[in-house]
Amino acid sequence: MITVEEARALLLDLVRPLGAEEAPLAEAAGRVLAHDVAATRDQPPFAAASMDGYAVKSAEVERHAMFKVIGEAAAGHRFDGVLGAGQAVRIFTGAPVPAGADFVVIQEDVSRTGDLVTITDAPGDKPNIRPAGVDFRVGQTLAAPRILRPEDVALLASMNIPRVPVRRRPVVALISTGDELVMPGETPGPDQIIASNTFGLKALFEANGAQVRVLPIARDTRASLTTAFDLAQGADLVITIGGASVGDHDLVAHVAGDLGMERSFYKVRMRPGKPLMAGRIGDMPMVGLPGNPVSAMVCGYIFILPMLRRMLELDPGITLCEAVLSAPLGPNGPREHYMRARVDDGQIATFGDQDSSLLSILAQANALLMRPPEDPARTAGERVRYVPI
Ligand SMILES: Nc1nc2c(c(=O)[nH]1)N[C@H]1C(S)=C(S)[C@@H](COP(=O)(O)OP(=O)(O)OC[C@H]3O[C@@H](n4cnc5c(N)ncnc54)[C@H](O)[C@@H]3O)O[C@H]1N2
Ligand code: MOO
Repeated sequence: MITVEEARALLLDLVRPLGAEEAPLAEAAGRVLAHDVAATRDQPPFAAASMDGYAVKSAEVERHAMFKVIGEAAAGHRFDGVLGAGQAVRIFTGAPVPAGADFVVIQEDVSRTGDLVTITDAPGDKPNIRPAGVDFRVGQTLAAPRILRPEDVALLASMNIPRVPVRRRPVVALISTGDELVMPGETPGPDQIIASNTFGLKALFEANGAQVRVLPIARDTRASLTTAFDLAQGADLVITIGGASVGDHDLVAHVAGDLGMERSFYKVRMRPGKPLMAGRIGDMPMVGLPGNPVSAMVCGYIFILPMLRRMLELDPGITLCEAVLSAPLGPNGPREHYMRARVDDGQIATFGDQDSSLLSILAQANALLMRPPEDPARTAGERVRYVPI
């Protein structure tokens, strides 16, 4: 059986970068910026008032100084004249500062009678003006690659980039297999359960940049699985869930074989997730995930997310963090073990029951504590490594 590291390398070999396309700005959040984007304008494009008040000459600013108000500048409506000595322009936040002015006295520091304003309070040294281009200048870039956050989208909007170059999202076709499964909302028969993996994996992959096509559940017959594979045509990656083990009804390997799958590997020295299989059917990379719900999700984090990142041209590496064990751990066996755990304030504790069917435990976990094969017993206080989830 191969190691987790070897399996990940083989899986990464199955996929390649998908290239770029344009997305409307309003749909760019969460996408991967494909190349650097340059601002098409200065922001602000003019020196702008940062407070409501009166625009004046700084050389004339002192307590008790008096000015004649000769006009108004509001956001979107500049004052067209030029400010002379002893003059002020009523100004509002965001308005262009009139020519001749270089200071805004805030309105709290003046009293006004008719056309005359008098500075009544010490106005301080701050001119209350944002210089032109203080935020960014024409040509300033937002650097790729990056996953666009809401903050980046706001910046792109301000740079006047209505269409954003982004990496194409990997299309993942998900096939759940098994006679025992029905979709959430349906009425299960007495021997049936609800397909949960499909939805957990869909959420995980979509949160990491993929577009997921959930295909109809394949029943435990060759014909049904073959139909499901047919429906997956055109996807960048097809993933089956379940039917990967050695039981009489575990048909994925047989059907994939009939369809000409070129196998990359089967079985990984890990826990959970041992009966993982991968290969290529024609041009389409295929991964067969084990059916146990926790196994499928753990394989999603450890193997599928790196594949998605490779397709999105992001670093496919797994980030391992460190925390201090809050309770001792017994020795590990021969398989790399990803234990459901909770990290709080730098302390990590594993859950008592690590059975790979327990979604209620997985939902409480925020970490997968990684135990190397044959890791010796560990005492409380030792540092261990984990994958945040
Ligand atoms: N004799 C052996 N038996 C098993 C071995 C083994 O090495 N020798 N491996 C065990 C391990 S480890 C795993 S993991 C499972 C994986 O089996 P399959 O991939 O064939 O999965 P299934 O048998 O189809 O299902 C396992 C379990 O998970 C439930 N399941 C499946 N799909 C879904 C889904 N979409 N949503 C929710 N639950 C699902 C299914 O009902 C079963 O309870 O094999 C062990 N056996
Ligand atoms: O891989 Mo099985 O996933 O150990 O439960």
